[in-house]
Amino acid sequence: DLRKVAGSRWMQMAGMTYYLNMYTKKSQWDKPDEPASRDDEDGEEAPRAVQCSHLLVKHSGSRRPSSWREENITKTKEEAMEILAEYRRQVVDREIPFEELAAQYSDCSSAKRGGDLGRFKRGQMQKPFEDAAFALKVGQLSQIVDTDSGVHIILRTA
Ligand SMILES: N=C(N)NCCC[C@H](NC(=O)[C@@H]1CCC/C1=C/[C@H](COP(=O)(O)O)NC=O)C(N)=O
Repeated sequence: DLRKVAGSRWMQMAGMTYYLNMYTKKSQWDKPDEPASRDDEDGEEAPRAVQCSHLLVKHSGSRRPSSWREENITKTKEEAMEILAEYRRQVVDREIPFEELAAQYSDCSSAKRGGDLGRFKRGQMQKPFEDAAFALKVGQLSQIVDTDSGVHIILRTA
C-alpha cells in the first residue's frame, strides 16, 4: 500500500499511476520493488546541495528590470538571449574565464563574486534554475536557462 511504498522514499503521485524517486526526482511507471536509491542512472549520487556561479542577463520582462549595471533595463528578451549566447560561446571557446564575464556583465549582485551564489539546496532558487543546476555535473556549464529574473548560464562549481 502507499504508506509502505512511500516509507521507502518512493511517492505515488495522487491520481496518477507513476512513482517519483524523492532523491533523484526520477519518475517511473511500475511500482518499485525496493527502497529508492540516491544514485541516478550513471551512478552519480543526486546531490543534496550544489554550488554554482551564474551570469544573468535581465530584460524588459524581468521581475526586477534593474541592476547594479543598469538602472532601467529595456532590452527585449530576444536581445538578452543573443547577448547571453555570445557570452556562452566565449566561455566554451575559452576566450574569457566565466568569472570574468560574470563579474563584468551579470545583472545579479553575485557579479561582485564572479557570479558565485554559494551552496544551495533544492527549494531555494526559482524552479527552472534549480532543475538546471542540479542536473549539472561539477565543472559543467548549462545551456541558457529562463527564469522570472531573466536569462542565465550556470556553472556548477561544487
Ligand atoms: N540563496 C541565495 N544565494 N540567494 C537567494 C536567491 C533567491 C532566489 N533567487 C533566484 O532564484 C534568482 C535566480 C537564480 C539566482 C537568482 C538571483 C536573483 C536574480 O535577481 P532578481 O530577479 O532577484 O533581481 N538575485 C537574488 O536573489 C529566489 N528564490 O528568488
